Amino acid sequence: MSRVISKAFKTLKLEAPASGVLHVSLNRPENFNAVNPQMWLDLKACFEQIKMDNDVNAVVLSGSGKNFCAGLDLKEGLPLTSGLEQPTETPRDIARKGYYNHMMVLELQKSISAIEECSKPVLCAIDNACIGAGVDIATSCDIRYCTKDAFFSIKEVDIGMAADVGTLQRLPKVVGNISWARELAFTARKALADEALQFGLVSRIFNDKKELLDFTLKMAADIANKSPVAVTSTKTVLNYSRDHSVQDGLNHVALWNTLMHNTDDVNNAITSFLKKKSPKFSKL
Ligand SMILES: CC/C=C\C=C\CC(=O)SCCNC(=O)CCNC(=O)[C@H](O)C(C)(C)COP(=O)(O)OP(=O)(O)OC[C@H]1O[C@@H](n2cnc3c(N)ncnc32)[C@H](O)[C@@H]1OP(=O)(O)O
Repeated sequence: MSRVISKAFKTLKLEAPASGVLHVSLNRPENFNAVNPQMWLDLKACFEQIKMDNDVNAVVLSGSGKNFCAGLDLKEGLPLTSGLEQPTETPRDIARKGYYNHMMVLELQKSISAIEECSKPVLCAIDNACIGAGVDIATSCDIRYCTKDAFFSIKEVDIGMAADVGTLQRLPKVVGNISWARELAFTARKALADEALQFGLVSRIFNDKKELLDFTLKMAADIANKSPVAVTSTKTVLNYSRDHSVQDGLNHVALWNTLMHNTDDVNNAITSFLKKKSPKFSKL
């Protein structure tokens, strides 16, 4: 399938539907793609590998089956496996227990942040339920589309906790409407597709999952045909600028492009334009 992503993931399905495009599906449809301990690990490993994989220029992220994601797997719970478990010697005081809980949350945050930091655009295709950790995942993506039956719920307050792996940090910046973001976070109420579009959580709505995936894959293929230097630079610059002042962002892009202007892709694109041909770019 690709140079870097060679191993199969237990909870993710990977397909390469077009050149430069990787389609990643959350793949626990029988559990509504609830995020279990294995999926936390798989998401981090998968998106860290995509970052280093020059066969992949754009990613589509969707859910297998009839839902995008029902949030944290409430049956399997939090990842107490694979190195994230606490030492078992007794007695453990509150500080010692707290230390490992803190480390675990930081590790889970990395699973979601790996999507944002993957440097290739990630287009999220959401159908039906997008709950809790599903919203964490969706808001870490670059672009969000959904079906008309989609709904979004920041469900964490209903299970007695503040969302802690990205939604509260990213959603207000994604939608720009702080009041709406806070309303959803405090109430856990469902926002339906039309409302998500109205407030900018998604940028398009489709009638059904086939239309949703067809369009999202087409957009990903269009992006994958562009200069990978230009596209990955654009994501890097957008992410940096979101979290810094305009002047800091301008300084960052000036420095970044001091290096990235030295790509063959600029000459290639201009020469192709003058010859009235479509440019073909080499891998990153
Ligand atoms: C450090 C912490 C890091 C991250 C924390 C994240 C927190 C969260 O994600 S909070 C959100 C947790 N998720 C939920 O609260 C969603 C709960 N589920 C539902 O609300 C509904 O099931 C539904 C997804 C809206 C679907 O409703 P419906 O179509 O009516 O189906 P059900 O009969 O309710 O469910 C069918 C079947 O699926 C099981 N299931 C649903 N969601 C989960 C889940 N999140 N985890 C585990 N299992 C889930 C449900 O129990 C049913 O199973 P049965 O065995 O058939 O009873």
